[in-house]
Amino acid sequence: MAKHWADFQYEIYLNGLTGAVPRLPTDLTRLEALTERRLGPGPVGYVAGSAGDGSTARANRAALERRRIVPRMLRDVHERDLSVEVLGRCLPAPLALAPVGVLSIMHPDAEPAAARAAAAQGVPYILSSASSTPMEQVAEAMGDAERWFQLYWPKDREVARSFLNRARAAGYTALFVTLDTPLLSWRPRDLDQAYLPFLHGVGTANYFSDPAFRAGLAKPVHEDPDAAVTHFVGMFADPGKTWPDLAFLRENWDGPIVLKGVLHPDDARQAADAGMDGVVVSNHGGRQVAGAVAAADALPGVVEAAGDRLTVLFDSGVRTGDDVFKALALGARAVLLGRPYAYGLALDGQAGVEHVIRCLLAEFDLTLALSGHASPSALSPADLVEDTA
Ligand SMILES: Cc1cc2nc3c(=O)[nH]c(=O)nc-3n(C[C@H](O)[C@H](O)[C@H](O)COP(=O)(O)O)c2cc1C
Ligand SMILES: CCCCCCCCCCC(=O)C(=O)O
Repeated sequence: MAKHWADFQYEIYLNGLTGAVPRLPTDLTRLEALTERRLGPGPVGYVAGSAGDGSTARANRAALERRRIVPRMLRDVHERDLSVEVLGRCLPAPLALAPVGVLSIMHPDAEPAAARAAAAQGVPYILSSASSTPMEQVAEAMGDAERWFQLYWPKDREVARSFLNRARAAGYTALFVTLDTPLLSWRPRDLDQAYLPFLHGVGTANYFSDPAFRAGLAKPVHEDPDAAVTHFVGMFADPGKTWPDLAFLRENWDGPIVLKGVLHPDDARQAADAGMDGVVVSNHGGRQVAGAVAAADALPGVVEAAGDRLTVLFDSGVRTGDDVFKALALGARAVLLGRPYAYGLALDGQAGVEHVIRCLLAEFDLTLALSGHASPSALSPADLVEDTA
């Protein structure tokens, strides 16, 4: 019998018999404000902030909220199975943790704690290139759990090759290549505070520990950390890349490759033509292009273009179980969770991230059941209507 994520609801009520209540809110939209109260505006500004006036981040939420679920009745939802197949692996639920860099600004245990939480819940964790902890150390924290690595494709080919070799050697199986950040966007919340973690050396662990990166430095990192940061800023990404460059990745990575940040159906077709395995429909949580299409509005077109050639995943704005339902009904195979788990980490370390995962999946499981479905594969666009009011 498959795990019923909804059991977490009963567990909370049972604990209540001894007077215990959850350490963190079960409404995940409340975590940002609590984190800001705990950590102050600098780090939270970086995590919560987005591009321009925030219009894309708001549009992400609006596009999910505008779609409404049409529940069906009397359909035997007693036994449910949330498992899905993604990139050849069976996942216990349609969820992975999105790559979120610089997690040490949220909590000293940073990425290893998030990775342990994901592993404990059986959910894949996608480690960011911009991690505050080297990828090998995070891999150890993951134990036997599925390891996925996100690549910011460095300008320097040797550093790129070295990252891929290190990721493979550390047991990462799938590669998520983020296309939407060849440059850092205009982020007023960070600009107004003149705060960028990377300039303090945070989020550079994979680079500073990399032999090919170090080979480009005149002095060791510890002797001239400012020069190392400047080198990182100059090479973390490459705005000159074009579609034919993907051949380099295909030649140097033999596992699945997923392109993150695809919003246009033609880009999905090009991804499939280039031999990619999947795409993440994402606008980076509204952090890159202000005024961009909401991720949920882009999803149906990409799903149609992908057909059965690509696995389509989704992120940007997922906060609730019904958001997961809606993304799946629009055709995503699974969703990536972003900011909420970073706040869970800030507030309660590994336990906070586990709390966030369990709340989201319990709410999704209940939403699925209460809407008359027993598995994610049963969902389709017909389960939604658009609120045009
Ligand atoms: C603080 C922060 C750091 C991020 N770092 C990365 C990163 O290193 N690589 C990446 O591909 N995406 C990164 N993202 C984007 C997430 O992977 C994801 O696309 C986004 O958080 C989804 O939006 P949401 O948090 O509003 O749901 C980051 C997002 C945040 C909030
Ligand atoms: C002038 C800036 C150079 C260094 C930028 C590194 C950007 C990494 C972006 C991390 C991320 O995805 C996000 O914050 O969002």
